[in-house]
Amino acid sequence: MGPPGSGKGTISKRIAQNFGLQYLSCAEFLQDIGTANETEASVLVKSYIDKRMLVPDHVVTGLMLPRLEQLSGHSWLLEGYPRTLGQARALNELCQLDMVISLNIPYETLRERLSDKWIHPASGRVYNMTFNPPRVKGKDDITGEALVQSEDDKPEALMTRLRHYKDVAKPVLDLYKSQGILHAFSGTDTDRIWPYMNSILSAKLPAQQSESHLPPVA
Ligand SMILES: Nc1nc2c(ncn2[C@H]2C[C@H](O)[C@@H](COP(=O)(O)OP(=O)(O)OP(=O)(O)O)O2)c(=O)[nH]1
Ligand SMILES: Nc1ncnc2c1ncn2[C@@H]1O[C@H](COP(=O)(O)OP(=O)(O)O)[C@@H](O)[C@H]1O
Repeated sequence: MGPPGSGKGTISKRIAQNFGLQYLSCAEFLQDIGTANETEASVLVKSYIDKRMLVPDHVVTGLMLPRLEQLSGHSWLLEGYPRTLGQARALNELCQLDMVISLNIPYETLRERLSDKWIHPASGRVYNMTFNPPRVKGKDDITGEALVQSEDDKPEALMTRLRHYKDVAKPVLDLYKSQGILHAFSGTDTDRIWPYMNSILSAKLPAQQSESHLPPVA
């Protein structure tokens, strides 16, 4: 968990790779559903994504939980789910999480990072001009197509998104704190947070390291 631009995507891919976890980003999963063949679910999901609003709990949960059941037998890492208390309660019905990671990144850092963030709209690939720049300035590494900046990452929009994140995330974080599984990491750099996270995860997940060569689940 973490506010927009806190580095959830960046760090969770790193965790999944290092510990051999199946990685599932809720936003990417919903994006794929929204752009798949037209079904009632895909139209609904796309309408919320296009409005930049959270997809209603019962819809996301109805899509995510069956996907997670397909991953049973594997250890997994979820990014961006659950985001609401309703989603967290639904997930609790399915399984007991081992660990919840929360990123606390100062506002100024988020603002700077997001003003430097460029995306390739067709694939969702994300670049940061200082942290992970594209090979050719302004162009996607894979397709060579133009990168764009999102309106959503401008300072006024960011403030609103942050306020919204805090309101919605607080009860979820409180729930996981009360379960004793919340680990919060504070800092301004993913690369500096990473060694702390790595050592806590290494103490908790030694067995999973041997799974690192598992093929991804389709
Ligand atoms: N300068 C700098 N940029 C970073 C660092 N860690 C990640 N970034 C960049 C990569 C991206 O362009 C941007 C946001 O990172 P992520 O997309 O991983 O964040 P997150 O998934 O939380 O964002 P989202 O909720 O999708 O807006 O910041 C860091 O330590 N320093
Ligand atoms: N857990 C979730 N519950 C509901 N909707 C979600 C969830 N995760 C992602 N989404 C949908 O996907 C979109 C993109 O998510 P994300 O990349 O995390 O960006 P944002 O920071 O704008 O929410 C969201 O605007 C929302 O429509």
